[in-house]
Amino acid sequence: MFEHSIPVPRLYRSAAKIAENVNNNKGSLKDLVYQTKHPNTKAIYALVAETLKRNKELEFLLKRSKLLEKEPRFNPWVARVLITELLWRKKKLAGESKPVKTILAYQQILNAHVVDLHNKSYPDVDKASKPRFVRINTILISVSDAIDSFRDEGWKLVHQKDAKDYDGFLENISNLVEDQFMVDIHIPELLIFPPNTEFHAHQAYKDGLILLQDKASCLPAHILKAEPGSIVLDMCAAPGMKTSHLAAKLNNNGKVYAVDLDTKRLKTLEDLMQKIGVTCVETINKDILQINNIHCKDVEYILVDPSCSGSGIVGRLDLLEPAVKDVKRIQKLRGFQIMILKHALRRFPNAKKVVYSTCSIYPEENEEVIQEVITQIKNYKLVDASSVLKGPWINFGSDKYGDIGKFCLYSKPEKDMCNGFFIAVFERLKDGEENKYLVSNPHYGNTGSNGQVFKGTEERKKSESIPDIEAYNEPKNKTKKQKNKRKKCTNIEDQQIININQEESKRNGHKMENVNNNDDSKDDLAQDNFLNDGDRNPKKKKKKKNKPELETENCKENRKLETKNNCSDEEIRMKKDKKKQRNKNVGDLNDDNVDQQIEHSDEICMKKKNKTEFEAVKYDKDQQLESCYNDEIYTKKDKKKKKNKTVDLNEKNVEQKLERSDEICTTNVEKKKKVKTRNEVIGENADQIMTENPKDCSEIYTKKSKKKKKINPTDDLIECSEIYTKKSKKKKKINPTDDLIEQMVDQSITSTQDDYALNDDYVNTGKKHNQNTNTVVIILQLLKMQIYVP
Ligand SMILES: C[S@@+](CC[C@H](N)C(=O)[O-])C[C@H]1O[C@@H](n2cnc3c(N)ncnc32)[C@H](O)[C@@H]1O
Repeated sequence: MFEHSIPVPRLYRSAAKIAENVNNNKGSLKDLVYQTKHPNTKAIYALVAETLKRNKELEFLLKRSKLLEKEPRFNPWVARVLITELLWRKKKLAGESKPVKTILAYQQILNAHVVDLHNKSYPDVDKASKPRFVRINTILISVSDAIDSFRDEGWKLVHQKDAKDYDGFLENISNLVEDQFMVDIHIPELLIFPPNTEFHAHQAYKDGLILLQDKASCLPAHILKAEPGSIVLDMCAAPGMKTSHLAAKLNNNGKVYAVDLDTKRLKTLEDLMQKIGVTCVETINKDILQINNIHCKDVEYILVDPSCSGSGIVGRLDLLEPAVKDVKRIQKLRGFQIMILKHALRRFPNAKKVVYSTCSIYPEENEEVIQEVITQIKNYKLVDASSVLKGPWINFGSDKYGDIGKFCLYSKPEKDMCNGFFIAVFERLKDGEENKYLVSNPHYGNTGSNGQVFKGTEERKKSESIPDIEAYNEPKNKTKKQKNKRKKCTNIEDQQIININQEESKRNGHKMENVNNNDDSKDDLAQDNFLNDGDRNPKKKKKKKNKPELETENCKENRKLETKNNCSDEEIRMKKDKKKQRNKNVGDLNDDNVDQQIEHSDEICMKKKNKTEFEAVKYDKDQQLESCYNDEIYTKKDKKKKKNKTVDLNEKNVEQKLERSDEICTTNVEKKKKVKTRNEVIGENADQIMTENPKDCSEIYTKKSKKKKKINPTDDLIECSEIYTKKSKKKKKINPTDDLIEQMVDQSITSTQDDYALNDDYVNTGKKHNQNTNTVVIILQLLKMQIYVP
């Protein structure tokens, strides 16, 4: 029995407790770390994260060393933490406590077994043992030439004799030794090397002849199987791993439209294309929901690879918290994924094949998305995603979703030795074919017999051609009140799209139709956005006069609904039904009667909604990262905020805040030389007056603002300074997760390109910060101008 005369250092004890609790699903890593109130949250987070990441290796070591059997009173989690610290982190242990001494006594034995780990007697696949996949860039070099080059370098090719023997193939992969490599049985341009084989310094990598891309991430482009010369749309393209593969499949002949909303990531894509000799890619930096057949002409193949939880990525930080699934976030992602997939299937009339993929292993982002979409889509069928693959495939979607599950393909790290991935394939119906999953189709489900199945090319063109100008013609007998009713109704429905779930859609076939219509119109509106930029029908332009009012009102309504997002689905649905019923009474629900103004105001709101959705997803991701260790800081800030609010009009406080806000303005003035002089004059005068006479200023402003808006300038300034303070503190105080994130980003961007998707969140976080800072500065400038410019 241990006599704890010298206690185990608190860092180890706390880390062990947290690791155990995370492992037992008692909370998320970040929450538990925060709750410990440990002074060094950064160190504790890093230690627990590493311990959990090494869980399988630790189990192996504990088993082999028999440490816990020999020391039955040893707390297994303290043992894990100490071993992690000793073998993979600090390489030493602090203090003289008994547990520390015990682990040090086992150091030699443990080290010996670590060698076994590296010799692959450790069977499970994790980041350390996942093979190194190398995709040959067939644009610059043929597969045979690349293989010959590797052989010339001394690598030995291991042949897989029976391409149908998947188990044998996997065994061969796990038996690869240092100088051996194989060719994948599914993707011929993919080579497989032993785990951790280093290629970043290899000349072929530097020259763009090879790409380091996980097998799972190569499957979508391979399965899409676009022929050379064809036109492909990559809907969420950046940073471009799959785009580059698509281009290679086309042999640089044809076109790949690469769309992404994120400018920075798209730039990475462009750089990559340049490096690897891709010339057939055209990038579009836009929200994909605003893109249609006018922007991307005659698209034949579409890849939909939207933002997802990334839960399938081996070694991903999130995997440390497998059971603590962020349900809210997943639902948001799912809403976005459904929206984007529907857009792909509805807005590109020449498309014949659409592949949907995620690097998630959650059915909510996979089978559920497919089920939701395929039961509403009239002109596509779901096909067996594995049918393109020459070799056998073993992992498919869950039986829970019937045939839908069977047709979808999964890759599973523990089986397929690559990242977890999901793929579904849609093919356009040919004449006479039908989508058997369509909910209103009598062949599927029990929802009625009035379903219409689109069969021919003509119907397809009717349904998908854009824009349908007729729909914009305003019915003369419609009153403004009626229009507004319709407008609001549409907004509620738009708001709901994200919340539509399978239960709702099955509830009633007619209701389903309505939802469909709204979604269709939403997509039409997205198309409309583009028309606004370009040549819109002059008739429509004429009617623009009344729009501003409607837009503002409409968007206000939308915003209200957004803030009411906490309502239950049921509440929203009831509201929707109520409004629909009201509108029905006045004959508003006929889509043909949709007038131009409403259409346009919906469009504006849709823009907003798309943005909101995108931002919501981003926000969620950002929050996850940012809140990790700043919770404590934020709580302190919240307290401070409350305190400040109570003394809002205290002159001293106002003065302090004004000074801080001046700092921001000054920085901005420096940055933006064009507005320098004006801002300086206004800013300086303003600062002077405000510093000298803040109370007067508030009064003047209050009087003025009564006429304009009712805004308390101090509140705004306080808010601004708070944001600014948060920012500056964040900059100074290093977020403990930053190190880990940075490592992952660096690793991904500068080296292992196959993990790019992993870093979506982190790359986006930075962008958001910049946006926020700019917003603060602009608000401040506006405030100053409002107050002091006569
Ligand atoms: C999973 S990543 C794509 C990875 C990429 N296909 C590859 O293989 O390198 C998802 C991408 O979708 C982009 N995205 C998210 N919302 C979008 C939107 N509304 N429109 C266009 N792109 C969007 C993100 O910026 C991100 O780059």
